[in-house]
Amino acid sequence: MKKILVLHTGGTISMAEDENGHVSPNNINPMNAVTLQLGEVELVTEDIFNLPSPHITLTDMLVLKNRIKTAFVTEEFDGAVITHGTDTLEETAFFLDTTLSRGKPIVLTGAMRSSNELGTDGIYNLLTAIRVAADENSYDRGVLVVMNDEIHSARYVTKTHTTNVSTFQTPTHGPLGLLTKNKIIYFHKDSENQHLESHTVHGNVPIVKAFAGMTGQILDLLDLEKLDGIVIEALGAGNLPPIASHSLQRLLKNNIPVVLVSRCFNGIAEPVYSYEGGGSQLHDAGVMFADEVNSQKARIKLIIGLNAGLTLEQLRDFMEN
Ligand SMILES: NC(=O)C[C@H](N)C(=O)O
Repeated sequence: MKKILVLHTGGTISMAEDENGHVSPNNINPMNAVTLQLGEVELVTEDIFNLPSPHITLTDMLVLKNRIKTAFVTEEFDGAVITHGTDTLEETAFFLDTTLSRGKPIVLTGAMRSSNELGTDGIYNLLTAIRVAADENSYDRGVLVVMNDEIHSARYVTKTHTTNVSTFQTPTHGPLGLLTKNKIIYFHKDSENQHLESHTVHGNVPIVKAFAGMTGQILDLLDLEKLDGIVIEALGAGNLPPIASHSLQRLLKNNIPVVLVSRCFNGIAEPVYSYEGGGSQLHDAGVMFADEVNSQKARIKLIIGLNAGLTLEQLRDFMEN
């Protein structure tokens, strides 16, 4: 018998639609009224938050991390399922994947259609997430995201569609596995994400997206006194328009960590081009190329690294590997 902790945090999975088609949170979580056919699984359920996921902060993620740690270390749970709004689900999943070491399964899920909508996907996703969390093969795979019969790794998964139930996809790598009616099948195992314990989540780290004709205007407006780091969603393999790249110098000279990812949906950012503003020039100037994560995850990783007190050199190693 597996003992699984279910933590409800809110999101569409716990919301309902009114007669005008507007969707909002309920006072009582409809997920708690559902009877699931689970077989050999003991469930313990907690409504830890009831938040739309755009309201979730890094402090909330820290609360979740600490709750799971206690559940695994002192309460003998065998796995955890977190229901979460889909808008920021990948950020919470990545935070947990980076701050908790691998072992017992931690599975996040959500829904694209609220609890009383036609074709609601919440109950089904919850049931499949519990199946995955209770599965022997789900150990040591890092934090998982289960939606629409697919299993994705927290490290690479991203929300790709505003409304479709198959919104969670893993560009470049593909899903880790899938569920059929009776089976859970894993295709491959991801290499382990770097881990760092996090007790605080302070820091002002904005994300700036590059575009054709970008100047240094937005970068020049940043108040260095209030800035702990920055993530740039650069063009292609990791390049910037020349004027924007000049404005990065002010940040680099002041030892502000500048982390670069690509704005491309697929592929890996690398320092390749040596023209003005090209990736290899940026890298030589001190810009860190985040390894295989999107901008919202790179931001979380940088905040975790900063709060762990890493030096600039250690941060570079942490962000680039
Ligand atoms: N499908 C969802 O859960 C979206 C919702 N806005 C949320 O993230 O809370």
